[in-house]
Amino acid sequence: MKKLVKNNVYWVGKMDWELESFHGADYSINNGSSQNAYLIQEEKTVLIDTVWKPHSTEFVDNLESEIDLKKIDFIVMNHGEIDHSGSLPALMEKIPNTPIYCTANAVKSLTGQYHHPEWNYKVVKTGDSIDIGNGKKLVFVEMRMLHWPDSMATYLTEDNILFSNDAFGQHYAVEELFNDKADQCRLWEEAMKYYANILNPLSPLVTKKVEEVVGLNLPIEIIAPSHGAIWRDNPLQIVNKYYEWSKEYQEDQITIAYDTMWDGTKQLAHKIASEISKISPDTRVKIFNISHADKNDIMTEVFKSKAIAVGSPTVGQNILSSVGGWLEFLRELKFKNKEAAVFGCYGWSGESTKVLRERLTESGFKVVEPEIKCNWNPKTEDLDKATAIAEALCKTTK
Ligand SMILES: Cc1cc2nc3c(=O)[nH]c(=O)nc-3n(C[C@H](O)[C@H](O)[C@H](O)COP(=O)(O)O)c2cc1C
Repeated sequence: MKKLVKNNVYWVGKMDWELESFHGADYSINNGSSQNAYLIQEEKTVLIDTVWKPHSTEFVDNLESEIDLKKIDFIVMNHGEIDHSGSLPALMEKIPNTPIYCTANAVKSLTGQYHHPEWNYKVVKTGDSIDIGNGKKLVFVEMRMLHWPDSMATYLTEDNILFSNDAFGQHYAVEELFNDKADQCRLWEEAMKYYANILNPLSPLVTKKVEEVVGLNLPIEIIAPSHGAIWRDNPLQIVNKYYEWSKEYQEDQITIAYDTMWDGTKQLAHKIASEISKISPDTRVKIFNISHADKNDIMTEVFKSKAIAVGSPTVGQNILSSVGGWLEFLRELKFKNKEAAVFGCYGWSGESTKVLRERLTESGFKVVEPEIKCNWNPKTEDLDKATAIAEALCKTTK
């Protein structure tokens, strides 16, 4: 069933309440999600994006119940990723010659995935536009590497809607569609989680792109992303947030992430937390066991933090593999301007703190000198070393 966005613009996507994870198991979904596709019915009929492949039959059937598919004059593919393009093969079987407007890189990504070089691609660049009648135009803005080389946004004049694709989205199901209808706490939590876990490595490009788009002085009344709520109430609030988040964002927070086999390293984690609270009562402290907490939630907390402390016992002259995997993800996210401390228990060789230090340094963290390298289970003198770590991390100014 199509839902009205504004005037002759409709949402024709998939509200995906059952989705549990995304990008394989790389991104946890706790509050549903949506793949937003849009139908514009002016003198020309335009479809912007489609939905994920498993929903392609439902998508095409729904669309067919609303319009004669042959009436679709153009398809705009803002991004080739399968959650937006996955229903294209099913649709193109029914309307094989329909022009597909997309970037040159999207021709590559779509052809690479679906092996249909014969599709009627129309390559566009920033500033190109198409007339859709009734005095309205679609204007294209390339969003290269936000977050794929093929990404672009499409702006609808007169209605002043920016179809921003993945930018400004959230994995969050909002049946009522709009940001003013959404549970505000969840909306902002999900928007930040999306930024921290997907867009953070691209922050320098986000800063530039936001400056470029704001510099165009386009009147923007609605931002319609490809996942989650559509921003119609003060749409620039999410643009301003992206700008703030893209500039080495941090709050007065310290996050402690660790894993343990026999709870020694856990005791160290909790002692560091209580020392931070003593030294700097206003600093927010959060503790996560890497094996038990949701990795994307921990990364959102790291994103908010000015400093982190990471702990692992020594195992096989290394760190626990759970911590190793988590550190790989941490490196991928390219956090900047954050400090870190390391800690962990050991029995005989004690490599874990050295390995943690190296891995965090490689990931761009400034690792402070004080650490806790604790032989077997912590004694009072080991726990006392938490004070020096807390002092070093609390010195970090926000
Ligand atoms: C499977 C296994 C492998 C271990 N390998 C090492 C090692 O290579 N070097 C070392 O110093 N300690 C090693 N240890 C000892 C642990 O580091 C030690 O028991 C430590 O106190 C555990 O800390 P935890 O209580 O935080 O789990 C190993 C322990 C286990 C169970």
